[in-house]
Amino acid sequence: MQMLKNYIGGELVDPVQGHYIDNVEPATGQVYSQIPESTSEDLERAISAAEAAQPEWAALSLEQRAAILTRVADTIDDHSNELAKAEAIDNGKPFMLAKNVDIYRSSANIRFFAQAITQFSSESHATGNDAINYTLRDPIGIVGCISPWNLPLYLFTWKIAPALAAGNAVIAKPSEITPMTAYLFSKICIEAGLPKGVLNILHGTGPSIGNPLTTHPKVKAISFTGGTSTGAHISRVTAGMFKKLSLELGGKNPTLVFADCDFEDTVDNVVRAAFSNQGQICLCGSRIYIERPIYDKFKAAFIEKVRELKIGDPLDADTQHGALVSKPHMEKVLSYIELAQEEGGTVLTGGKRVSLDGRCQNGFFVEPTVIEGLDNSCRTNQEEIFGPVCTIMPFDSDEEAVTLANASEYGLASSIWTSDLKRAHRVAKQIEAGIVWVNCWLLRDLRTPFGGVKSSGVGREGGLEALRFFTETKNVCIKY
Ligand SMILES: NC(=O)C1=CN([C@@H]2O[C@H](COP(=O)(O)OP(=O)(O)OC[C@H]3O[C@@H](n4cnc5c(N)ncnc54)[C@H](O)[C@@H]3O)[C@@H](O)[C@H]2O)C=CC1
Ligand SMILES: O=C(O)/C=C/C=C(\O)C(=O)O
Repeated sequence: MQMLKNYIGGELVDPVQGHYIDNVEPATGQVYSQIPESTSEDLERAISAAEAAQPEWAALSLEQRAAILTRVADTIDDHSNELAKAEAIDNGKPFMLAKNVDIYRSSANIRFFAQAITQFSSESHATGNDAINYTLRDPIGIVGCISPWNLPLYLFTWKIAPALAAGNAVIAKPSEITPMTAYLFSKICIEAGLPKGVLNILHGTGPSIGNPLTTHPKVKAISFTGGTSTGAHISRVTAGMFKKLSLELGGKNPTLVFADCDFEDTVDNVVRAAFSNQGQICLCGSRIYIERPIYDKFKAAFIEKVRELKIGDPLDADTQHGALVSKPHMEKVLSYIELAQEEGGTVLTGGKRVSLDGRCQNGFFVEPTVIEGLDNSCRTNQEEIFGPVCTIMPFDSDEEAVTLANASEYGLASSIWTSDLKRAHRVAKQIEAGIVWVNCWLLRDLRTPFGGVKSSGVGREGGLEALRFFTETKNVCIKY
């Protein structure tokens, strides 16, 4: 059985207490590796390594730091097949999705911030004839990055890349449910020559290592992506410690389909928005509102496309819909499908666990599921399911569409499908969300601000927002 290791001070090491937890392959339900259950003792070692490494890392020129990070990105590319296969096994996502989206984006994240730091500039303010102010943006020191299981290496690198580029030392904790590519990434950092101690990776659960990491007094900023309740917990336990927090949390994202949309293109993309990665992306459009004149036509075309999604072994090249990440998560998703029916919903397609032949017969597969007939305020429409389940509902006016979309505690992303440009602008402005896509979904430009409002989080990632988050600002005022 493969035993994963922590990455501390540039070395792959066992956890101090020697405890490990099982790592399961979702497509088979079998334990296939074990990961360290790290504790505060491992954290103290990582803190010492980070403290020793950070000043020298911060003192490198921007070009030197950028060159090292670019080498790390290139090394990811050199190992892209191995990483994609590892991600498919560890997470249950289709290999092709892992390769073309997750791993591609992981090296892009690092390459992007390697370049961005060389373009990062600060401001100056002339204060009349009295003074000149200029702003310094220095590294914070040691920062913590905590990432979830749905886009494992993609979101892990999305956090550590700006943190490292800005000159910090990082202690990172990947999800214990999908630790494998972070482990492989530690080997990549060694191969690429990342200076020792600049990045430290500790494996384990929220209670064993997440909590100690977030509350450690020497960790001055935390960038977290995950569930809203975990984000709330982190806010509570760090209250009064004056840490910087960036929290990217859950979503229950509305998709607004207007009668004048480009029909075929919209159907294809609304399917993609609902079911990519088995619906396990915080940006997935799980509440689909369709303007009444095209409701029946759209419903029929949508269901037909959903039924065409090929469910299969994540390692098969033609699989479009893989396994859910874990048994508890699958059970949660299935319980929501039951709840939806109790709430009066009709399952139009899907709704069941799937048992595949061969090695995947015990895997955690759930059919892509479409439900109609529910009230907007019911739990199915209000709570984050984070799986291959969406609801469809009709609307009669722009105003009603906006009201339905905004009637949610979440406010992460949304998409609008229309050929009326004025309506697109008007509705985009009224939607309560950090991200609005018009006639597209998950079209990403890494320079744009990324994050949510309401219970979807605080702070923004991406581009300059991320570099600002991972730096401390100082204003210097010089009197003439
Ligand atoms: N990006 C998103 O919006 C995500 C949302 N979720 C939602 O959250 C639900 C629960 O999924 P989980 O895997 O349990 O997410 P989670 O929020 O527990 O996990 C995310 C990360 O936080 C860590 N963590 C957990 N407890 C912590 C603590 N007390 N202190 C510090 N770190 C801690 C985890 O180990 C993991 O690395 C999902 O069903 C889904 O609804 C889950 C993953 C990603
Ligand atoms: O940065 C992106 O492109 C996507 C981010 C997705 C998440 O944060 C998520 O699903 O949790």
